Amino acid sequence: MTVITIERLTKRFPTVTALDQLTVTIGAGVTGLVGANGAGKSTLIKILLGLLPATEGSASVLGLDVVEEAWQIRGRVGYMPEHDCLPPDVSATEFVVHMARMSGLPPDAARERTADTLRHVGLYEERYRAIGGYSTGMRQRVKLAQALVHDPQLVFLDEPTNGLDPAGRDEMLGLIRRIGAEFGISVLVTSHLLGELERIADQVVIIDAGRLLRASTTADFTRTTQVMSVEVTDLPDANGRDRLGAALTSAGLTVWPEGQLLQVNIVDEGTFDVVRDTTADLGLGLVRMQQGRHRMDEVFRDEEEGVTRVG
Ligand SMILES: Nc1ncnc2c1ncn2[C@@H]1O[C@H](COP(=O)(O)OP(=O)(O)OP(=O)(O)O)[C@@H](O)[C@H]1O
Repeated sequence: MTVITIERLTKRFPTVTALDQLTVTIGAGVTGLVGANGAGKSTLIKILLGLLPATEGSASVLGLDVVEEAWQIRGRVGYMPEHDCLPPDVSATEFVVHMARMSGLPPDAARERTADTLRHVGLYEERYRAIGGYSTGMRQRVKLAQALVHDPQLVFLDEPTNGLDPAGRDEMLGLIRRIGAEFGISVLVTSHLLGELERIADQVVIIDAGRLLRASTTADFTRTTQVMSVEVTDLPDANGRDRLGAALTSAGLTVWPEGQLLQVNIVDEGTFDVVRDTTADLGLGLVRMQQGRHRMDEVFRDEEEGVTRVG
């Protein structure tokens, strides 16, 4: 099921083109929108919410046009903005009830949904304390709660892990994963940290300077980047790793050294046989062959640098 369709979307500010002919389709589930700072992620979300007009192109969210039907979109979509936007002197309950009422929920339903949502994000105990005394992690959860309180079909989460320590980041990522899995709410989550989205996203869309770099399922993304670490004995000579590297390169494989190990790009099942046979032919001892994956952030870095190790 398609939840977002974006066609040749362009946004020009006076001195910068934030989005440049972006065309991509986003399905249900959790989608990671990845890009460096300034890549255009927040601009895209604001256009999808109807908060900012595009210069050119079109987009629809849940089948609704972002210009003509922005009002209906807002009723069905939740938004967690990147920057802090919380009033310090009210409690989480007061703020989230207010946001629920703004979304059109009647008073009783707003209170009920607020209690449920704050429990879900782990803020139930502290719900009557003033937000001004909250930690960054708690404030991020309040922002998440107000995005969920009206039971949307889709939420936009703009850099939800910003400012969190590793433990807080893990907890936030777990919450996001559960929003998608347990409540069936589709999620578009942005981050400049590629590695963290690998863990929670069903799909990834990578943009750079407002242009699409790559869009695929997370599984496809990593499947194409299988590598194998090979370790050989130093005997009979200390150059075993390099001799093996040269022989495998001659055999048509892509290899590169990493510490004592040789990394080999896996083309297909036969790659394992080639490595084993070549090692034996050279009279080297095979200590281990271990299949692994590039982490998503390594792949991205390679693509950015124009290094092609794959295929
Ligand atoms: N209102 C605006 N006026 C002028 N330029 C803007 C405006 N909003 C964004 N930009 C510029 O557009 C580009 C994309 O910004 P955007 O905020 O969408 O990036 P981002 O990927 O969300 O990065 P970040 O995570 O740092 O916010 C940047 O160069 C930014 O400076």
